Amino acid sequence: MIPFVLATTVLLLTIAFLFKELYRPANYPPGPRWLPIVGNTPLIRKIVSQNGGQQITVFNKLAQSHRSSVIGLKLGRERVVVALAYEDVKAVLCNEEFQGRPDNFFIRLRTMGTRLGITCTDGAFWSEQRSFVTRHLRQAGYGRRAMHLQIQSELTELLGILGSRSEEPIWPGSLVAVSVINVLWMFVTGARIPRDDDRLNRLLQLLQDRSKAFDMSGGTLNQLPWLRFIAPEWSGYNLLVRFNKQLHEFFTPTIEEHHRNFSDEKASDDLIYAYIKEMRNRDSESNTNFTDLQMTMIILDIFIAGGQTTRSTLDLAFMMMIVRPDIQRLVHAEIDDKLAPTQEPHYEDRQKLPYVEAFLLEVQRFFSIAAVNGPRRALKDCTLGGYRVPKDTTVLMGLRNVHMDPEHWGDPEVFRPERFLDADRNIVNSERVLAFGLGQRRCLGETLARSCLFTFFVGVLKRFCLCKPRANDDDDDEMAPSMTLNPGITLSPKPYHVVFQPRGQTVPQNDSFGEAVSVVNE
Ligand code: HEM
Repeated sequence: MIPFVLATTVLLLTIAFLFKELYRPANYPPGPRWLPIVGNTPLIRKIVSQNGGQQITVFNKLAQSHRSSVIGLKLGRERVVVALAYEDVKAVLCNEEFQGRPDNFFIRLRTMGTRLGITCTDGAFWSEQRSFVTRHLRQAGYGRRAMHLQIQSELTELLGILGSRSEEPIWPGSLVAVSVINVLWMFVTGARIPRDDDRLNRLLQLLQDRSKAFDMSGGTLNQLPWLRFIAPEWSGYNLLVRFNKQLHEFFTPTIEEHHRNFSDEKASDDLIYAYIKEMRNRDSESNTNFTDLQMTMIILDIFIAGGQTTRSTLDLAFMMMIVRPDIQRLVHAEIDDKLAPTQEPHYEDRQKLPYVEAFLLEVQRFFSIAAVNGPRRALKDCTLGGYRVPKDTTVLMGLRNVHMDPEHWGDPEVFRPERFLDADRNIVNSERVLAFGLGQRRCLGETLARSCLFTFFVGVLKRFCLCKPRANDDDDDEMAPSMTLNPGITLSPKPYHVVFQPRGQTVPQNDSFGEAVSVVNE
């Protein structure tokens, strides 16, 4: 009798478990059937490995096979909905019910076991902390002269290095990465790190490895967190633990030093001093959100969200100069025409340089380094594109689909800055470039990032011609520019070589890619 009851109980529990695992909510968006426990993860991994590793390509394949621009998945045990059409992407970016962030294994591990910072939080906590950082950005002069001077001093250093290595093949990404990190470091700590400081190179390597090892839904580790016990290295778990530990070690001495040296007059010098002042003002509040740990997580957010993204966009802009020398000539012509020979570029000059502005927009549209945006969390039961999205579902957005929509752009696969210029050379048609997102969670570093992109790009182009290395300079074909980007949380260009030749010297006419190259972004 007892074995029979036991067997029946086990059977019923198994059926209940399977029912719960396989349950698909009514009117959930179309998508593949999922398996218990692992959901669609094995299927997605299989399609990713067959298609060059990009998550967005997989979503597009599923959208095609299920004939829907909103798809419903289960990754591990997490329900994930992906929006791919402009109207739905816009709804997720802007509507109140999609302003949450998931609370999952990856997000917790990213913020060292907490749920702190800005990028990974939501609700009143997120709103308070985001407002603080935005206010400090404004007070510290971001968007104005103070920010410009910082970027300018990084540009001067960069130009010096390029000038001293003018005949050498160089990968621009490796140099601008340091310039960008130093702009961020200056904003956060009020100081810069010398290029030869080992810590800086370690930080850059960590940021790059981390971005490559995961995707916007947290990768396999998030979907199957138990993998950390079986394959801690392969699953990326050890990488994240190392990343957290090293960043903590990196920031802690600087935060401690700021505590020791704090005075009220220093409060607007940098983000750490401003934060410490706020912590002291709220000392008497028993449950203040302004703590050292929260400050560390905000700093982490700024480096994770701002470092790779700004560097990769700039790297791609430089790469397009050798892929499309015809465009480089137009950029040079506009700079020479509108900026005085001795004038250093300033972000405010962008109105004078509409072709450069249009080119930078086209780089962002065409390459869509944040090809998949998010993740967001539905704060309540809601609908998207007519389908039901249950509360707490994770929602991802295909920004690349918006940027490559043939109905809107006509010829999206062609790299053509002129699409953003009208007959009077005014910037037009830029509302559908969502590189920085939209709505309340729009990128908070947008002005800083745009200013870096514009100042570094124009500053370098004003002084140099970018040329492909001659064949005997660079026998290595692997260092030719590639239109296929490396996969990751954000996409990044593969390393390539350029020679920075001071302007005024003969410019090689290396139009080997042809004028009308229509570049395919896989
Ligand atoms: C070209 C460079 C950049 C690109 C393409 C970019 C893109 C984005 C996008 C698309 C989002 C929106 C995420 C969402 O909708 O859920 C975002 C958010 C964010 N960005 Fe950027 N970003 C860039 C540079 C920066 C910089 C320089 C910083 C730091 C100062 C920064 C800090 C942040 C933060 C903290 C968030 C999270 C905002 C929130 O959750 O409320 N970003 N970024």
